[in-house]
Amino acid sequence: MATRTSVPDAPAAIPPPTSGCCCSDSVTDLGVPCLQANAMRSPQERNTRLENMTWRIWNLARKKKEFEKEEACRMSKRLPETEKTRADATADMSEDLFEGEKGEDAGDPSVAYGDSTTGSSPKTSSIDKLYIVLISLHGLVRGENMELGRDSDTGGQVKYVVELAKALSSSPGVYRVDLLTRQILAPNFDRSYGEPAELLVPTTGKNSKQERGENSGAYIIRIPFGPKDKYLAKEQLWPFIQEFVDGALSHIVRMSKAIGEEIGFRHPVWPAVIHGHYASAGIAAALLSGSLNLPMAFTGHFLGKDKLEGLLKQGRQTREQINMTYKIMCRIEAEELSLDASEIVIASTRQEIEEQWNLYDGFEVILARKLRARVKRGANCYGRFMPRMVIIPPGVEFGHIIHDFDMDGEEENPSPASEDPPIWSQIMRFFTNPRKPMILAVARPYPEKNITTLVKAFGECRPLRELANLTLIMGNREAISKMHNMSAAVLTSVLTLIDEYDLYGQVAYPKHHKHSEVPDIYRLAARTKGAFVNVAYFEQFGVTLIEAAMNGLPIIATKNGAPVEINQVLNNGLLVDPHDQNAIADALYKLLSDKQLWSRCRENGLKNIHQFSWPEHCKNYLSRILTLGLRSPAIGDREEQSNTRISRRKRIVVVSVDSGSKEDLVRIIRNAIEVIRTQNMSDSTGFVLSTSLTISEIHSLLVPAGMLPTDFDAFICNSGSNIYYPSYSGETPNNSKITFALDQNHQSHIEYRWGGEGLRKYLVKWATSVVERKGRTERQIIFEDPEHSSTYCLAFRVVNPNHLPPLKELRKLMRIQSLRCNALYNHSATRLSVVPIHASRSQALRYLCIRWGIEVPNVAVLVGESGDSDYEELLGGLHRTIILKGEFNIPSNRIHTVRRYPLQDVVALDSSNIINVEGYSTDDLKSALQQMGMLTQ
Ligand SMILES: O=c1ccn([C@@H]2O[C@H](COP(=O)(O)OP(=O)(O)O[C@H]3O[C@H](CO)[C@@H](O)[C@H](O)[C@H]3O)[C@@H](O)[C@H]2O)c(=O)[nH]1
Ligand SMILES: O=P(O)(O)OC[C@H]1O[C@](O)(CO)[C@@H](O)[C@@H]1O
Repeated sequence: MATRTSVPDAPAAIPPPTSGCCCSDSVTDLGVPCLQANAMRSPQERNTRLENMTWRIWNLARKKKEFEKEEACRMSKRLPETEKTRADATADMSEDLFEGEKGEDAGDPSVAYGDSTTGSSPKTSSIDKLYIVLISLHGLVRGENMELGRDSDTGGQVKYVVELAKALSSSPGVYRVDLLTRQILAPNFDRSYGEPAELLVPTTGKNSKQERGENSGAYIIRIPFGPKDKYLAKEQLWPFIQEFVDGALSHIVRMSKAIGEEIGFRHPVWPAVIHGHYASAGIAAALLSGSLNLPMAFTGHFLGKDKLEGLLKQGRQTREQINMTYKIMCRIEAEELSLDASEIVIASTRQEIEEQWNLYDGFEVILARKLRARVKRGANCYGRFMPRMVIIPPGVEFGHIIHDFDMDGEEENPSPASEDPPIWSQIMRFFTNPRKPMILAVARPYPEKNITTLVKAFGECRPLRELANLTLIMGNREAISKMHNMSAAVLTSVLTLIDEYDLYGQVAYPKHHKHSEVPDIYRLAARTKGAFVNVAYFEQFGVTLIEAAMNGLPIIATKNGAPVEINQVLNNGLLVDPHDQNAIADALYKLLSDKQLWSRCRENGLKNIHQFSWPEHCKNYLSRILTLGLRSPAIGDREEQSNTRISRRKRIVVVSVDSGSKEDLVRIIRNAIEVIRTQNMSDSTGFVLSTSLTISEIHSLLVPAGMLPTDFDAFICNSGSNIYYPSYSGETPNNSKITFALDQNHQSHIEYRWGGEGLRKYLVKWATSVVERKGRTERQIIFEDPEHSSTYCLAFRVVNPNHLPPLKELRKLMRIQSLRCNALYNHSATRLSVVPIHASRSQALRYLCIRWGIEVPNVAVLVGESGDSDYEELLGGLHRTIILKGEFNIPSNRIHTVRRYPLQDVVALDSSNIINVEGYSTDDLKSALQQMGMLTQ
């Protein structure tokens, strides 16, 4: 478990003054403001106020206890099951425990869980020409003048990905880096965020192609998705990720071909890796890597499970409230999916792996070690797979590193006052005595950064106030009233506290600063012999800590999260419990008043900061990337394209209705075909049937109904695990002469991480454990169904769907076992299909579009009101969706549900790409297709 300190229990009565702090008159506890302020009031007023406060505290404590009880109850129900499954999974691999634990990785600080290439020099050379795709969806991302701290989404990750893209593109062997993000065209946002492409200038300032040599450089590519004229916070992005994926696909295909023209002897140069940053980009990268059959990497930046646990421990919100605010369940599911699909996960610290990733169903430290050991000696893993976890901390750009200070912080060649950076006077104007040491905090105005506790620590500690000034850099603002709710709340609390403690003249909180001025701010603090402070409740990494060290500023940092490891390397400050304001005040006082300690910390920071370097990061990173398997997408060549009907189509209608009877399905297909025929569009419009049926079931559905399979260009069957193309020999189509060709390329696209026989055996064993109980008798209800199975689809027959476990439990079980697959219920939950992780109907559709060069917006998908459990995935994206409503729809069953959150959290049901139509007559379908722009008349 991650180290976290819970909120202290509330006192039974008014809290007594504490003695732990260096300031004698301080009072400290949860939400208890300063007694000094109270001293001004009348005794009666003071009593009422204190009484109110006591009630508030009592009430908070009571609420917290209730949440804790609920949580404990939930956990006690859940844990034994989960732990048992975990233990089973690990025990299955038990023979390797010794080897795995003694593996060569143990004790190696820079690598985790079985990667033996650490330290070896990268295999990149001038011959390699890598194209790398990074994705960071949220935040305002740009290369120049980053607006860090502008809102709660514009922070360390933005800087991280931009600097990484620049550093990678300057590394030997890399040809081009594209950082894909969202295009933002909303009013009040700078137009630069709407530019489709931006060249990132390397830190060294080298810009021209000549200076970059053979390298094409790093670019930010902005893909439009979601509402055109609206900026979306990261919590609101989930419903639009599929749109991003469709947009990104066409960029990547185009760019790979263009690079191929430049350096690849006309063969496309596909990305060596698709790397998602943060949970939302994890889903995007997983879908892109699946549709393109390319390796995926993932960096979490801030993991949802840890955040959820931290928020629950704070006891201010219930699980449901947290989910409403942070959409945390989507985030956790996206992180689980990223574990399923990634070949490599980059962590910033060992703590991230052992205490954070270890909380996920899909990752477990010991099992990971054992599997890795088995892989190394070529032993059977029984269908189990783990992503490789690698620790590579981020770097700092050394462009600004200080040279002009000695180790005591004195400037060797002080510049005349007129040359001081303008931001210095912007800060200094707040202070009555600007000569005092400056305590500096630089953080997004976000509750988790815990800025209010810092202000309380400062405000309530008289000696500290006398000794130092406090500077708070909390983003940029025009007016608090115009800020995002969460940021506005933080700012308001901070200003209220400043007023309450009467800190005027002692605290600076400038409205504006440029990103390029941040190093100057650290320098100013160092010049005053001040300290940097970051007391976030939890810090995933803490870019600010390395920035401070680079500028010769000692630190006080939270003991929760990565700062522990950062301080082990830098040894440039003290760690504190972020909930303990006395401890914060004490540490600050100590660091600022002990001259020797301060100089030692500064010196250590400057001496060791080179261990956080982007070039080193890239070297290490690229050496991992080069170990990834060679995979590439299937794109129909010219000859294939001219021989295949589907590639000549301008538009495609996909019938994907699962919610009706077979008769309804046949009628829907017949009516749709008729609409296209009567419009004389049969040549330009193709049909695809997309279903959980097998190809022989499709045959027996169509032929007896007098229909020809050749009316379709392709069949996506077995829930996306098989694609067939029908064709006929002879002059005219005739059912006896029709053959079905299996798309073998698609098979190679989906085989990634398929558990095969090991998976089958596990499922068969599991199926025997799912029983229906009648009195004392137990009856098995799930049976293997070889007739409906295929190489990449394991089918099971369900005799009583009412006793099926919810799908999400089965998925969880598979993840705990490291069996990476996609399990779904279909045929009204009378069948269970288990297919590869990258196989699904929506992904098969993407595959068809890429392979045959079909524009996704020219595809219309007909679905019912409910469907198989992969049905919801068909609703998002750039294709058109027509939902057929009406009585023919069989209501969906709760066990279908994979989600732990409402549908509207992940699907934009009001999108203009989705329409609803009552019924499925030819007129209904005609008007729907017309509305969707699929008919020419
Ligand atoms: O007003 C501000 C506030 C922040 N910053 C900059 O923004 C970055 C903030 O980074 P960090 O301290 O790492 O915090 P987060 O924004 O919270 O970044 C998240 O992502 C980072 C990269 O993975 C991790 O280091 C963090 O732990 C994680 O919380 C730093 O470069 C700051 O200099 C500003 O320029 N101005
Ligand atoms: O604040 P949250 O929701 O935990 O998420 C943290 C993420 O948001 C940011 O802080 C802002 O970009 C990212 O740097 C980071 O990855």
